[in-house]
Amino acid sequence: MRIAVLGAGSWGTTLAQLATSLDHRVQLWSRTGPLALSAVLADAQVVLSCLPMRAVAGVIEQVAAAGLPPGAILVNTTKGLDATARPASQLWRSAFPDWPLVVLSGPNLAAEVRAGLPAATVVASASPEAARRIQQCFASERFRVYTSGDQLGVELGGVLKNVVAIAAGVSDALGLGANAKAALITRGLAEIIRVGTHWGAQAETFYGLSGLGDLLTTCNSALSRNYQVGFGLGEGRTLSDILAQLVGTAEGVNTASILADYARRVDLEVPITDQVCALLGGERPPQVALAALMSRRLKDES
Ligand SMILES: NC(=O)c1ccc[n+]([C@@H]2O[C@H](COP(=O)([O-])OP(=O)(O)OC[C@H]3O[C@@H](n4cnc5c(N)ncnc54)[C@H](O)[C@@H]3O)[C@@H](O)[C@H]2O)c1
Ligand SMILES: O=P(O)(O)OC[C@H](O)CO
Repeated sequence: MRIAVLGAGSWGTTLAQLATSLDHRVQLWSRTGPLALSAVLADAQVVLSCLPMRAVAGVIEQVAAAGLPPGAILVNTTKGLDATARPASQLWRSAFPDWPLVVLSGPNLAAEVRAGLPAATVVASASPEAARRIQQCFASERFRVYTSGDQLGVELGGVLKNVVAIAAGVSDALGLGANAKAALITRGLAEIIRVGTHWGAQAETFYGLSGLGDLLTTCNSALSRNYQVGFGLGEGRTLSDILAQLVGTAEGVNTASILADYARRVDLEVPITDQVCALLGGERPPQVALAALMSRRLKDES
């Protein structure tokens, strides 16, 4: 396949390397690289977006101006929300309604995939044919690729887990223990399902690789940038200090405030997100956020 990869950060370079090792012809575009976007897109059969959320709208405009080859499969890997709480694939869908669109998401820390450690992911699309083609394109002995028809659910699993991963980093920095971490991840999953199903995703998708799988990876690995942000907050550092030293993008920082604002407007309960927001905003220390979660009204688990 001829693959154009947009975004030469951690994930873009990793997927480009994986695709090259599978004998695809790969061209990697970045805003500072030597290749023109129009040349990279010219005969691409697959356009893989590995951009941070803040770059997506601007690059879509550039792709529209450069021209997207008819029939090229768009593959989104961005795990974020824009200011209006839309996930990245919805921006691609609005700009290119006639092109097949696939979301690729799962427990995929770039550094582990790059090192050739075994991993699995999900490719989801309204077009089963497009999902199958991308499955064939990226599957290897070390990278197992499943398909799904729930594109929204697969994307939201990857987007929403970032906020819980920040909370998990805080929990570990405070030394709260394995019981607390299990409670956080499990109630985090309940919060993700509440939000995801509100937006129309299927609940069962969140128990799969792109939901629970990615939640477990991101909440348990110091390789995760979102976890690193939370760990720093738990150590009492300021967000600006943490972000100044962070290598790469922690999408959960923006996702938390966008989600909390949205949830307030539609009266959706997101207690973990609310506390993560307060911590990110420096409004309260971690122990106060913890006390706020523990002293919520007693309720049924469902
Ligand atoms: N790194 C991972 O392990 C991983 C795994 C799966 C998904 N993701 C998701 O992929 C996305 C990208 O993550 P990453 O880790 O590669 O980020 P990164 O910070 O390592 O790289 C982002 C890249 O985008 C470029 N960029 C930034 N602003 C831009 C703009 N306005 N126009 C064009 N390019 C711009 C940067 O120069 C950089 O090359 C995120 O949404 C992330 O959640 C990351
Ligand atoms: O480093 P993070 O926190 O962006 O996590 C990377 C991936 O999303 C893990 O699947």
